[in-house]
Amino acid sequence: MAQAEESASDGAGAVALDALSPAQWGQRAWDLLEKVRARAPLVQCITNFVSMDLMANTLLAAGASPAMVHSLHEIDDFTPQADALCVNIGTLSDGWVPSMRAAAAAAFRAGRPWVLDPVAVSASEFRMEACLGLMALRPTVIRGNPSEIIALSSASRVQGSKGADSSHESLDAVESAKSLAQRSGAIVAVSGATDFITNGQQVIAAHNGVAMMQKITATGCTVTALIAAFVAVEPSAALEATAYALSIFGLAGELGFKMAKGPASLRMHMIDSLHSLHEQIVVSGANISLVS
Ligand SMILES: Nc1ncnc2c1ncn2[C@@H]1O[C@H](COP(=O)(O)OP(=O)(O)OP(=O)(O)O)[C@@H](O)[C@H]1O
Ligand SMILES: Cc1ncsc1CCO
Ligand SMILES: [Mg+2]
Repeated sequence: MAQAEESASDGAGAVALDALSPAQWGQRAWDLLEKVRARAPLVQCITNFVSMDLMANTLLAAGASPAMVHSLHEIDDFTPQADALCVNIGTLSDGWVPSMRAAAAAAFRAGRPWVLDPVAVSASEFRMEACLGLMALRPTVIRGNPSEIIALSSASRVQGSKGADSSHESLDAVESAKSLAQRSGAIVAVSGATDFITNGQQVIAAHNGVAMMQKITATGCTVTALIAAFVAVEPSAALEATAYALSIFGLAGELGFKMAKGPASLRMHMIDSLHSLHEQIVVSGANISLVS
């Protein structure tokens, strides 16, 4: 076991992140992927119809165990058995909101991490209200694109607001992410060319990925579920675990891109690359740094 991993298991805050070399970041990312493969965490996903296939196959390729379970009738029995929960509002409809709320509350009661993906949160009052209600149930991590994080951050500052504009600077999103993290108590991750992950004080950057990943629908939804799997096996270090999930997913995208002819084959090669990641390629390929 790497020295860095020993420190990580002491819990969040036990490690001086500013002292880590690029290779140590990579080593810690690999150690956590190995843990996911060894423990195969069961991840319950209440997610949009578009994302289900890619999400389930990506979780499997990472070594986790996906379950797309969303009926309200199954929450009491199923959610306490899951190692983590992923809630995604992408194709939200009336009937699903009670399931999402019940599952989030059950996960929280059971002491399991749960992760929120606020897809297109500013598109309607319905989505925004659902998201703000879910945020009150204490998500462990919130992951969105810059527009979503800025909208959620500004709406949670003044409840009832419709959110923000559609085009944003990444620095604006980082400040919104920090303020959202401080107010919600969640780790907040903003995805993009560089992914930023914050607990409201520290900010980690994960630089892996290729732009073509945006041409595959639900890559963002999918990396949110991968975050749930990573946090499930390292719940006391959710900030780092979130960064490693984003970096590993981006690295799989980079490797897949070398074999791809376009978005459809990138989707396939990305899953294959994630499945066959090994220590040397993760240690040298994960590109993570501490911003502040
Ligand atoms: N310009 C880019 N360069 C490299 N990687 C990127 C870029 N944009 C996004 N990514 C990566 O693509 C994945 C999806 O991020 P994105 O911000 O597109 O999510 P999203 O908008 O929520 O997607 P969706 O709603 O379709 O699921 C992330 O892993 C992110 O790191
Ligand atoms: C295309 C689409 N529509 C609702 S959810 C979704 C997947 C990307 O978020
Ligand atoms: Mg999204």
